[in-house]
Amino acid sequence: MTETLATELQRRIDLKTKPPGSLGRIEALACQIGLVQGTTMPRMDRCQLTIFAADHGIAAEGVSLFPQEVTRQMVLNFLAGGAAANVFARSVGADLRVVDAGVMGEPFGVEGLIERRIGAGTASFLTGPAMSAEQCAAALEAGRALGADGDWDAVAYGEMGIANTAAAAALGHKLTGVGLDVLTGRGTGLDDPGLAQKRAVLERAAARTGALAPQEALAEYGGFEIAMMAGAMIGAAEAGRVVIVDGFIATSAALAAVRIAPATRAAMVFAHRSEEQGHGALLDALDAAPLLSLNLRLGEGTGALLAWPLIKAAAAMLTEMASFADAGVTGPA
Ligand SMILES: Cc1cc2ncn([C@H]3O[C@H](COP(=O)(O)O)[C@@H](O)[C@H]3O)c2cc1C
Ligand SMILES: O=C(O)c1cccnc1
Repeated sequence: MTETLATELQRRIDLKTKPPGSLGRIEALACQIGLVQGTTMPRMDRCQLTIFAADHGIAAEGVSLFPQEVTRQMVLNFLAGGAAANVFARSVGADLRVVDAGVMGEPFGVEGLIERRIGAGTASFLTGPAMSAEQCAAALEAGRALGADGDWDAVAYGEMGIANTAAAAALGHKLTGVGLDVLTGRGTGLDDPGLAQKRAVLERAAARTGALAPQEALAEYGGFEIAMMAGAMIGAAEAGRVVIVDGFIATSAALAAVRIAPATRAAMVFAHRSEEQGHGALLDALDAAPLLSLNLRLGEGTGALLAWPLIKAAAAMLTEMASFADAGVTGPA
């Protein structure tokens, strides 16, 4: 009888010089990585973070603490290497690229930025769809191509888009049915009246539509960066890469990706539990248990980058750690 790969992976892990199960969730992670790459000797050397940036029409409703121009300014900060995501990427040895998925205003026309603009920001989803079905399909397709491109072992997706916690909450609500009381959070740091206002806006926006298919929900309430992230996750999973999922907004994209292409779920490793209040509900909808809980609430892929060393270590355990037989260590009695 042929062993399945999952059984073979577990057997190899159990033969390593340690009490069975003693590396806990690192063992489960190692199994998952082996399954994603279809081998008992996975390679986990190279990680890339792609940051997708776009603007949101819903920002006009005062749902963020920060003004919309910060999206554009932060794109330039990423390109200059000065943002948290740049610092963490350098610190953990990950590559980083930045995609303009649809920032307000004119194209940047600057060196080093990947231009995949679907439009100059979405429309406000308070009064109509954030984007057309065609724009949504184009964003998914551009993302899918970026996810499939290159030869990274693991990929992470970050985002920058003022007001995108509002979009992620609305999208998450339509995809899961979880209430906006649960899913609406403070984002960049709204105070209590700001949070109440954001929730009221989202309740009105959600009442505009009934039940929606996943891709319809993405077009109605998503953002260009969220749709492109979802597409990238699908493309990367198809290419046999580990997909490291960051915080609240990335998880809303992950949920859309899994609803559109269910096989994507198997490639996903959930990096951390964000401080954003709705994150737990989106993680539950994906039956996801994140690796870290560090009270992060930034996005950009920062949490995903911090999880990369754990993922790399899990693969190294599988490929480099001695077995009892290799090392001449006596096994369990
Ligand atoms: C300087 C700055 C850097 C950021 N980096 C990520 N975000 C995060 O905050 C935004 C979402 O929060 P909200 O929905 O409240 O606008 C996104 O751009 C997200 O990536 C930032 C926000 C700011 C202000
Ligand atoms: O969890 C996140 O991704 C997040 C939370 C707050 C603001 N921006 C991003």
